[in-house]
Amino acid sequence: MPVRNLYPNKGPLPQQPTRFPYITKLIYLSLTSCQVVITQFVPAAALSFQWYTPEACLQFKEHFHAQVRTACQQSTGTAGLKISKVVVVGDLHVGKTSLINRFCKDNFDREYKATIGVDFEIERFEIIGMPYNLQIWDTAGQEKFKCIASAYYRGAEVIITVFDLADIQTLDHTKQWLEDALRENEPDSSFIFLVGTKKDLVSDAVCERTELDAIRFAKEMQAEYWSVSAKTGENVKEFFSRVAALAFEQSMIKELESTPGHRAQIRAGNLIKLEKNIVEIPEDNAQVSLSCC
Ligand SMILES: Nc1nc2c(ncn2[C@@H]2O[C@H](COP(=O)(O)OP(=O)(O)OP(=O)(O)O)[C@@H](O)[C@H]2O)c(=O)[nH]1
Repeated sequence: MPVRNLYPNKGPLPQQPTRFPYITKLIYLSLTSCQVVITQFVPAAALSFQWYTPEACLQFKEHFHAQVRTACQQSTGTAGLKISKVVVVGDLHVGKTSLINRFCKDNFDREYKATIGVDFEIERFEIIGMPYNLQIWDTAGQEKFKCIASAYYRGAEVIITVFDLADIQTLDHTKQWLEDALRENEPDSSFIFLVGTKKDLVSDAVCERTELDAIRFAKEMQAEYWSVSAKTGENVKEFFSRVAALAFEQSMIKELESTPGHRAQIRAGNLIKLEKNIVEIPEDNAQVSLSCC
């Protein structure tokens, strides 16, 4: 069963709001209401989404890092459950809660209920055989809640800055939201995404024009750009699976590198030592297979 949020901080609105050919994408082998199973990155040729461009994508690889794959294959399942913190920021009414609810609960509410302070969901994944959780923090866009919400920015492995494709001003504000979130985190410790929401509300022509600006912003922010619709669900599962895969890989690499001398030893019948990109096999165990998924 999915773990649900402990702080149901959504409340009634206090007042009416004034208001890539090379992209690395993921295959879902199975998707249930409570768990997403991810087995591999897929090559660009398999992409059906045309609106992404190489400029919008930071990583072009086709597979998980070799060390990560090997570590997952050799895992005895006794490793602690991995969890990464994701923080979602952006102006009020841009659709942060709707995006999270579409992914975590597969629902969409037309009615706007402002987030008060923060809220969070935990979503379970299985990535190349390893259980993995994303803790997704939904923060309030309203100015008056900013100081409460910013207290939760710390320790974010992923920062998602959200804007409304139908309201270009909200794109202008994303840099400030990102700056605020980065201030609470170690330099270069977070993946950054720029997400345009409400794709269903804009024509293809408007979307394309806005995306040119968005991709420029994404480059400056060192972010990966995605456009989604919480209403139709377009791209939402793909986006969060991408987030999960990158965060998972990063956390595995960190764990492998944190062992003394950047070396992890994994015992699974034979002893395999992983060091940087080189897999060393003890000579007397030369029959160990190195083939990966
Ligand atoms: N048509 C359409 N409407 C959307 C979409 N996403 C969100 N909305 C609507 O936009 C309004 C605001 O959505 P929320 O998800 O509550 O916005 P938020 O960013 O969480 O707002 P705050 O909690 O104030 O920060 C709601 O009325 C949603 O129904 C979308 O993809 N398409």
